[in-house]
Amino acid sequence: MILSINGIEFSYRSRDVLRDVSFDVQPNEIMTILGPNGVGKTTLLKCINKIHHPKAGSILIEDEDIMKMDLLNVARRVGYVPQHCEKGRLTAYDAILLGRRPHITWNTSDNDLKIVDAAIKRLRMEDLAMRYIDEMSGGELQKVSVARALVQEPKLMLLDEPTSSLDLKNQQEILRIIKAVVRGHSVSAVMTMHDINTALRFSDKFVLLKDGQIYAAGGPEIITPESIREVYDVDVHVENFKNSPIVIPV
Ligand SMILES: Nc1ncnc2c1ncn2[C@@H]1O[C@H](COP(=O)(O)OP(=O)(O)OP(=O)(O)O)[C@@H](O)[C@H]1O
Repeated sequence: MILSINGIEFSYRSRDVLRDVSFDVQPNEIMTILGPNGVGKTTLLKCINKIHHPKAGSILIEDEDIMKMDLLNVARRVGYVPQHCEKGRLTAYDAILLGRRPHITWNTSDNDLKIVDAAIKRLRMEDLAMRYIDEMSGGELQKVSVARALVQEPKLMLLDEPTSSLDLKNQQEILRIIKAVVRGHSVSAVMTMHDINTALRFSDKFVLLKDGQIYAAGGPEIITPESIREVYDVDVHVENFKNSPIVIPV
């Protein structure tokens, strides 16, 4: 098991956000957390990345309790693509190279540079590599952030709305690359997303959050008109398109 979450509870001061959240993620699996604004999706990713500390429950990565891991050990296993990427006076190349930091013992090696070059080529961002990230558009920055997580070579990638600033072509490209990495390298991914149809296309499993609790978890069969109405308070049809369900608002 790559990730096992058991009964986690999290509050911001006295405000309860997550209650009794449990689920597992297997190797080579993409799981998408769905739910309305403010339900706790980002908070959940931050708990898995040890940015936040749940007040109850446990989070195991490769069967090890993250509470007992130091941050370097977490960073070697977990790559995080935040919803809002931080900016600074760094070139995209240097920002991506930071993803190698958890693995660098002394100096940056030729191998580190090779891994960064390969990611830049794979994401077709050669033209962005020497530009400063504080002069980039939201979508360009999002690609840098995904590249940084890829070069980290983690076991688990956490991606908070990784395509929210990307145009249609870049959305498809990034998600295809994430899927190829997950399938080819015994990596797993946990994403959050608002576009349910894109999530259906690129994910194996889903967690539907409602009021900070799991409303349903499982394969695409949990995405039904009833579950969407309950969780999002909107009416939809669910139809089949090329053997995959698609959600159509009514
Ligand atoms: N640092 C914080 N301090 C206090 N409350 C917070 C903090 N961060 C988030 N919250 C609150 O916790 C709840 C969950 O926030 P979170 O960002 O996890 O939601 P989300 O599901 O990711 O939302 P969205 O889809 O809008 O990104 C929200 O009500 C939010 O206002």
